[in-house]
Amino acid sequence: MPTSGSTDSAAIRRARFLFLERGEVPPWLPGPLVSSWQRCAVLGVPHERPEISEPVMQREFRLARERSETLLGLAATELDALGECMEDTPGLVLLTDADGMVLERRGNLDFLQKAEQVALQPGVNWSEQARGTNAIGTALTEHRSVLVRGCQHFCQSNEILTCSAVPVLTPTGEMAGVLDISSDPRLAPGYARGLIQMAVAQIEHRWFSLDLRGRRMVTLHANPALLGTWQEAILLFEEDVLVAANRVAITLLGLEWGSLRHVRYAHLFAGAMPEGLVVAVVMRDGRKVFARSFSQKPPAVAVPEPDRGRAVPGDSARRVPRGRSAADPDPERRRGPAGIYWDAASREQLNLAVRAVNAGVPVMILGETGTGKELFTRALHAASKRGHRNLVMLNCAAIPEGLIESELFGYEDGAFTGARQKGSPGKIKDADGGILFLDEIGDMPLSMQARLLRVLQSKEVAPLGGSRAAVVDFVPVCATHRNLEAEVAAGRMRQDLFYRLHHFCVRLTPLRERPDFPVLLDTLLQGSGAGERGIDLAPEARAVLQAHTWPGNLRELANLLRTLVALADDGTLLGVEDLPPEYRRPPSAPAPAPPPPAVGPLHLDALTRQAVEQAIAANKGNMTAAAKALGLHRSTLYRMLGRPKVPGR
Ligand SMILES: Nc1ncnc2c1ncn2[C@@H]1O[C@H](COP(=O)(O)OP(=O)(O)OP(=O)(O)O)[C@@H](O)[C@H]1O
Repeated sequence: MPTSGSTDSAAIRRARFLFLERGEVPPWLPGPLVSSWQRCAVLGVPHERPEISEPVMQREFRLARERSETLLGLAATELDALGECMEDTPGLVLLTDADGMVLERRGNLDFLQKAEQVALQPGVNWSEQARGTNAIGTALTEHRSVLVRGCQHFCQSNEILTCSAVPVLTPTGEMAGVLDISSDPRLAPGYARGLIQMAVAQIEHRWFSLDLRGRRMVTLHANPALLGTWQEAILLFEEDVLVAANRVAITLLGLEWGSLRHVRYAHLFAGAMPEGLVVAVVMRDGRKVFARSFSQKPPAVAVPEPDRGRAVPGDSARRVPRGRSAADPDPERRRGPAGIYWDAASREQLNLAVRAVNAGVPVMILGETGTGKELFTRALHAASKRGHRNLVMLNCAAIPEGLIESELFGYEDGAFTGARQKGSPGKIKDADGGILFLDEIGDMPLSMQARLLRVLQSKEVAPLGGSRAAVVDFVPVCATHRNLEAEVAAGRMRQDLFYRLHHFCVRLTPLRERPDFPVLLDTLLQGSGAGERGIDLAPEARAVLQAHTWPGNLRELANLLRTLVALADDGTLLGVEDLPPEYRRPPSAPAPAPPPPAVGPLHLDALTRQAVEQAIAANKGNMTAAAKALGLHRSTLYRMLGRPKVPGR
């Protein structure tokens, strides 16, 4: 991995560029971080100049702390102890909530100032979405401990840090927050990792003693001397049903978090549940472990000195159950990530949609064809808490009516003629734990709508030809270019389904109405590799493109730029004459003149002037706004019009 120095910085910059432009993975980027970089590219996280992150307002910060009151209380001892360890080391220990907002920090004062240069400070959100690949954000997204060294950060400015983060889980396996050590990249990161893993195990261990009313706690370890320490496995039972556990127990017993409330004591152990004493319990696989059990707060145990040389048992890195990674079912679609751009309004919509999905609320995305509904859904999935589970896509308009049912609901062996011999679980089941994207929902046949509604209501799905329904947990994200209210009025869409899916609505703006056309154009141009080959668009060509009405929206624009760049020689400045004929004149312009045999300067001038006049009209005569919309400087605009510059407008 490159270390420091100018040669290295240049090599790192080049490697970033190759990743963003061509999808080439830098050799020093470890496998587990590749999908995080890809997510950031899909989210359009700026990698060179990250947006300035101001801490949230006092009130919001206070509310966030109140929501994480239990975590803050339980982690205080570890924060103090780790903070003391870090006092003479260039590093900080940080605690965040489950959204990635930094709640507490301790450590070295000099390093604190350095960290503030990149907004690593209380009140700032360090989710992947906000700050790109970083140990806190990636640990939250992937539900595992993460180490990110220097240049492995997605955002260049964060290269001054090496960070190690471990998620803190509640007794029922939910994400409570993240404990992180961030330090100077020149320090060996191994020590930090060990320290926080141990600290998190202690915090999680303490969480179990908070409230034992109506429950029985059973703790286990193969070595009786380690019972009562943070290394023991903990299980909580209500009657004999397992309702909570720590990661050590989950790993030791080969369980999943989803097993909670479905597993009984007798499924796990031979014999009756122990009553308060240290007893030998024989497990099902014949191994012997020692157990204690309590029905009230466990007594303060003389804690034997922990075996510091050993790794924390049950490290979540491999063990927190995860669905098939949604990281990359179709890597080709994720190429050319540099060309993705979300303006402030879309980012705001994205943030709100992430909150909706995280709360299990369906999202409806409306927009004309090619406005980025699918791309938005991919970004939403990547940024949501469901990002480490599947994103399953079904285009309701693209498959024959007769197949939608089996595609969605699955079928059992031999359910119908032509069925694959082994049956299929169906898209809904595949989306369990994740997101089901129903594209073109307005084209779903009525008969299917009734079944889908039943699944949404019951949260259960039964395959064709099968009698047993299975419980499913997915959030539907739907998209359509149709006016769904009109579809309901016309009887083509069920009203009850409409209301079921129409909770949180995102509207993607068509290209012709986007005020940020020049920025978008530049981003897509860079995404098509123009910058690296020294290719650019002349201002006149930009103005003409801006004036086009773009029925195909972003897809049409992206495809056009890709083609132009692919056909151009390196170093070309593309002018209006290089555009295909249908783009050389704004289609909405009145009385189209027949194209001249060769595009000469006169024609070009006329086109440019037309585009300029349209922009001025669209901005009600405001020259500053018109110049901005055209991507020109105001004085260039006046020069084009042959008028002197008027201050102010
Ligand atoms: N935010 C964006 N940044 C960059 N390019 C984009 C963006 N949104 C869309 N595009 C371009 O437009 C293409 C089409 O996007 P997408 O498939 O998401 O649109 P859609 O609205 O789902 O289309 P359809 O309605 O036809 O299914 C993308 O492949 C990409 O080239």
